[in-house]
Amino acid sequence: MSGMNCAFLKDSWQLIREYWCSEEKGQAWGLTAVIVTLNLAHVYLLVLFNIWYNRFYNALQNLDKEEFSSALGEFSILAAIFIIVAVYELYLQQKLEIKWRRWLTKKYLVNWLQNQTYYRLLLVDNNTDNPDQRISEDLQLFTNYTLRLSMGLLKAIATLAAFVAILWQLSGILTIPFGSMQVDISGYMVWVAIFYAVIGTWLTHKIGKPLIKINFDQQRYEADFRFSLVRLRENCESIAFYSGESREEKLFLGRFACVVDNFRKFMKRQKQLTWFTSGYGQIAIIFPVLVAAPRYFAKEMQLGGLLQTMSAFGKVQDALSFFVDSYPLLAEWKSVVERLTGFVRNMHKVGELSGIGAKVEMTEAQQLVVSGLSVCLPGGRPLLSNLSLSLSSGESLLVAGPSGSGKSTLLRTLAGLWPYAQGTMAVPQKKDFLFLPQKSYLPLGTLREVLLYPGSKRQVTDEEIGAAMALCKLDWLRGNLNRLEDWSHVLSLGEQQRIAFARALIQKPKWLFMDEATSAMDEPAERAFYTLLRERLPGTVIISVGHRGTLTCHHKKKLTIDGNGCWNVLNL
Ligand SMILES: Nc1ncnc2c1ncn2[C@@H]1O[C@H](COP(=O)(O)OP(=O)(O)OP(=O)(O)O)[C@@H](O)[C@H]1O
Repeated sequence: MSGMNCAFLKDSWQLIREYWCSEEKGQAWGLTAVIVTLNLAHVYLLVLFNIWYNRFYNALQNLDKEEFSSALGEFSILAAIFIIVAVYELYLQQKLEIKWRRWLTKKYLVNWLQNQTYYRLLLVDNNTDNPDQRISEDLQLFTNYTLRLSMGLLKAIATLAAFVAILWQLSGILTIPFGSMQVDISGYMVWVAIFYAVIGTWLTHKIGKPLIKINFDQQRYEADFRFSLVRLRENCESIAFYSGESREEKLFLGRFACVVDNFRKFMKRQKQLTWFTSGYGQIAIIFPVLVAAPRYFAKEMQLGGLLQTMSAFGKVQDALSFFVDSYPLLAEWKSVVERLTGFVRNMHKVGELSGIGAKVEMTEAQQLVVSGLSVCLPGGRPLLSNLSLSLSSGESLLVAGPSGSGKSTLLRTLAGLWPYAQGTMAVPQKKDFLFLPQKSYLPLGTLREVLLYPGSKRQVTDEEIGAAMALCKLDWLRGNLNRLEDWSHVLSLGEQQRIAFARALIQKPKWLFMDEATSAMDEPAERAFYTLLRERLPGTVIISVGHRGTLTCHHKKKLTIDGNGCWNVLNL
């Protein structure tokens, strides 16, 4: 397989070993040891079954009733043990899989969420598309494929070793006349089995290889099709207003056509492969008999030996086929490992990015002091140069400037989200901040959870929530605090902005950042809300971003930026 180089193997080993070196290593090693033992026991039982074949069919051939019943008794014991081993082999492997996946998922989730990595990942020019898919799907595939491949490999090696030895013993020495001489071949059936399996698997590989890419494409086309349908559901209202159904239908059908076209390729190739594998499977039934027949007819072997040979031949062939049968799985496993290592690498890269941001000091003082702050775009274009500013308790600042001048980016920088900045900032504790964007985030959950988002350490009573809702003219929703809903689809944009204001009144932040948070309200409502904020939260520092001239009278200072680095601060 191309690309299975040292660096890749090192990366995969790194991904695998973490769990076995973690705080759960006791359980991990314990389960692994039991699963390996069960796998080896499985192979050992196959060997015992193979020997049993000899005994049972010889008893049949010799019309030996006593031996026949004793062989039946042995079979019952072997079968019972085999069933127990097979059940626990699978059960414990799945148990290890889910424990490993749970550990990995938790670790990836923590890394993805900490230091706002999920947000910063968007800023890095990289190929981490769909981090959600990495965490939900790739980790599941990784744990599943790794266990299947490693246990399969172990079983294949053990089976091959055991049955090659049996087959060698059963083969005896075949003497072939060669002119006037005689050539003795030891273990000839082993050589024939290896030859047969290698030729068969090589041909399967030749015919089936294109299926790997076809399968891969199929998954991608299916995902693209599904994604376009999800986009419609998420944007159904806008599409309905635009009457964009025919454009959407064209897109859906276009994407679905790719699914169908690729599936046709899959069918065609699968058909060729089935021609071959069915023929190969049929020949495999009779081929070992033909190979063992010379010894049987020479009376060097009984019926039991013949059947034992057939079974051993099949096992050697199965074990050898494992390597090629696992080829598609190995190819998928490789791409899963590459996606996960890429994801981990980008998360590290984002961690390093935070080091190039402005120097941020967390202060106990209720003051925000910015000095010599320069903010630029990822490409280096400056948005703001050398800004110095200070704000203390009860003050308010309006940030104004043309669209695209960097107003929101300044808020991102003050919140420590934007890494492309230099200078120093002394900022109060993050827990005292509350951000109200234009379109507030309403999490899935009850209305109470939405209003208390992201969660308050202090106990908030329903009366307090109700009072804040009344002040924000949301009385009619008061009876819905326990209702579970996708509130972002139920409430209007103006109502969502009022929910955000109610959040501010309930959570009483010391620092309130508002990015066009009143854009969906009329001017009297905007005035009423700012007055309310000043009355209820007199000590809170308010920093607003907005275009409306009416906002000016609610602030004490105004920072105007032009988007090319220049700025000025006015006391109002
Ligand atoms: N992640 C990003 N990568 C690259 N450029 C970005 C990114 N986010 C924002 N920008 C660019 O930064 C500039 C400032 O954007 P910002 O959102 O801060 O403007 P704004 O002044 O708030 O605009 P508006 O008034 O329209 O909301 C814009 O040119 C925008 O395209």
